[in-house]
Amino acid sequence: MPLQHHPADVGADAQFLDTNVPRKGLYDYIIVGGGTAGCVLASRLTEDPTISVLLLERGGVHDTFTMRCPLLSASYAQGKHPSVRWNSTPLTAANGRVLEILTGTVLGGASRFNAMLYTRGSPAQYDEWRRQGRVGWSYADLEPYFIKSENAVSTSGYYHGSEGPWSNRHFDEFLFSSFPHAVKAAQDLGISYTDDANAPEGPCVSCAKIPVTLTSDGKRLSTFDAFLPPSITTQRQRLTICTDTLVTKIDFDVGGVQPVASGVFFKPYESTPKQQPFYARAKKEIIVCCGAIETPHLLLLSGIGAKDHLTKHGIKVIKDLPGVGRNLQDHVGTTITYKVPLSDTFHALESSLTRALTEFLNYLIRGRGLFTYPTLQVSIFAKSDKLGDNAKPSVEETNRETFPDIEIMPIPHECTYVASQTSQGFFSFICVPLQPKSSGTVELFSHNPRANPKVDLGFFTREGDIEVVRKAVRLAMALGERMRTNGYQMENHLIPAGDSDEQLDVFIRQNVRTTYHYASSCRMAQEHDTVPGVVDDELRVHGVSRLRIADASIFPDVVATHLQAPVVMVAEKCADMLKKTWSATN
Ligand SMILES: Cc1cc2nc3c(=O)[nH]c(=O)nc-3n(C[C@H](O)[C@H](O)[C@H](O)COP(=O)(O)OP(=O)(O)OC[C@H]3O[C@@H](n4cnc5c(N)ncnc54)[C@H](O)[C@@H]3O)c2cc1C
Repeated sequence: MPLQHHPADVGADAQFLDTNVPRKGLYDYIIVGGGTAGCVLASRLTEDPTISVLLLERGGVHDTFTMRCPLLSASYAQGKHPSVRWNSTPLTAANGRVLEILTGTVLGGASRFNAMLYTRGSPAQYDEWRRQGRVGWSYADLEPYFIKSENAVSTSGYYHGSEGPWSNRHFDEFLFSSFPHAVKAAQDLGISYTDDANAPEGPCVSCAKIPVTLTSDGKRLSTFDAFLPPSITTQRQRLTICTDTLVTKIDFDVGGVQPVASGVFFKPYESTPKQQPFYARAKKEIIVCCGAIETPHLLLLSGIGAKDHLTKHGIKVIKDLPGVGRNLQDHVGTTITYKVPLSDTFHALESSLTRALTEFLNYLIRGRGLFTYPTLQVSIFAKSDKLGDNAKPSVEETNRETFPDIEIMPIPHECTYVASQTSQGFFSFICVPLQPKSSGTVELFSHNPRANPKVDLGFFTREGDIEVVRKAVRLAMALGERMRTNGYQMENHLIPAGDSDEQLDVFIRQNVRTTYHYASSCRMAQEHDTVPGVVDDELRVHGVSRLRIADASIFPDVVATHLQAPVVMVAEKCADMLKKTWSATN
């Protein structure tokens, strides 16, 4: 199957729906959004050769050397990149600053350019979801789905998979000397080192080696590469993938007990507003996988959301569902930065042509070195309630018992929005509160599907978050101090002016950034929960039939780790739920 059908090949002309639909544009399932989750779902559903799936993705395929090379594909801040970027609304709690919103426009979504870190999160967090009433979402329920997708190359244990299509591995060695120094500093502060960040029995407070989704020859392994390789896309006759195609609206049959999602309208991504849409119909279900920003956007455009908001934008209300676009969460990051030897940072590539060429050759010949993007080889997880004034964490509990609310990422690069000076090397700690109480919103800017939604990240709008960040920054400063004492050459560059709460708060508000972990904007919870839900435990949208969501938007709360492995788990589980539902019906 080619990956770049034109919308006209896969759907009916929406102008002539009545005559065209029975002959053209009819599928068992329609998946909207071929990103991280969408590729997994399309792959799993078409394992059954009798099942037809249409996967619609607004971005292109971009199967190029640049997009396979981890460093080059991750350079989303530069040049032409398959992503859209726009500004959030001003953040009141961050001195009115606006932050960049960035989402992928490419088959494979954010997994085509993210940092490739593979972390599942702690069993305790999923068990907490179960305690909150989410049936089927305890860690015991979910572990099989993590295992199913995984091929863990560097780690083993009953909880790891070895036969899944999605490999993860450790880098062979530490590629910057700041990493072993960070490990030593953490150990000096009483934080134990673990080489398996995903071990359920591992320490919750830890300095953990982080695996990445990378092939043995140094290529990025996105969900597009892993789940939709040519062996699948060329063999599965009933899998239709249509790229460069924007879904503008979900269609509903109304008049029954509740609205039934029946089809979708779509256009070429680069078309004019006057272009007539095409239409495809789903015999079984439509699954939205557009990510935590665009999934609520598409639902709102389709008439599912808070009634007042829809009416204000002249959109016919299909289902009054106030949870849509509420509770957007992210891991806000505060960065402290040090000047370090240039050669021990990614900046060496920018400042020295010789080093850049050497590294590039190393990558071409051996698939090793800085072009494999070893940006975060270890990370430090902590619990704020266990951090005393001297920043000493207590370390007894395992991931099964509890989950961290702080991550400190050591990064051999400058990570603020301040332009980097290429003649200087920088090292950063990004300090992240992993269990934020604050949340923001995704709303319509206009009823035009091409207008980016209005995104309020809502950082620090609830009490408690900034206190956690303060503790994280203090811990990071203690780690930096210890690295220096242990002999790593570091000079303060951008760190708080002092240690008082006031000085830290000024610094934090001035320096917060997003870590692009958008989540929970269509959370899985009861419709009228205190924080209203959008999908039930089977990922079905409340109050409408035959419509599910499978992506980062459904997490009841943002998972206290990096999100791609949990997103893939959600897609795996969704595929199973669909298979069960429809095998029972048939
Ligand atoms: C820069 C960056 C670095 C990150 N680093 C890491 C990391 O190292 N490790 C980690 O675990 N997580 C990381 N994350 C987070 C993680 O990658 C994402 O949370 C996850 O991939 C999101 O998956 P998703 O399926 O929900 O959405 P996406 O992967 O964003 O997929 C959504 C897809 O839907 C498509 N789409 C949207 N609207 C429409 C429409 N109307 N019609 C058709 N198609 C549409 C988009 O083009 C996109 O391809 C990072 C994220 C970013 C942005």
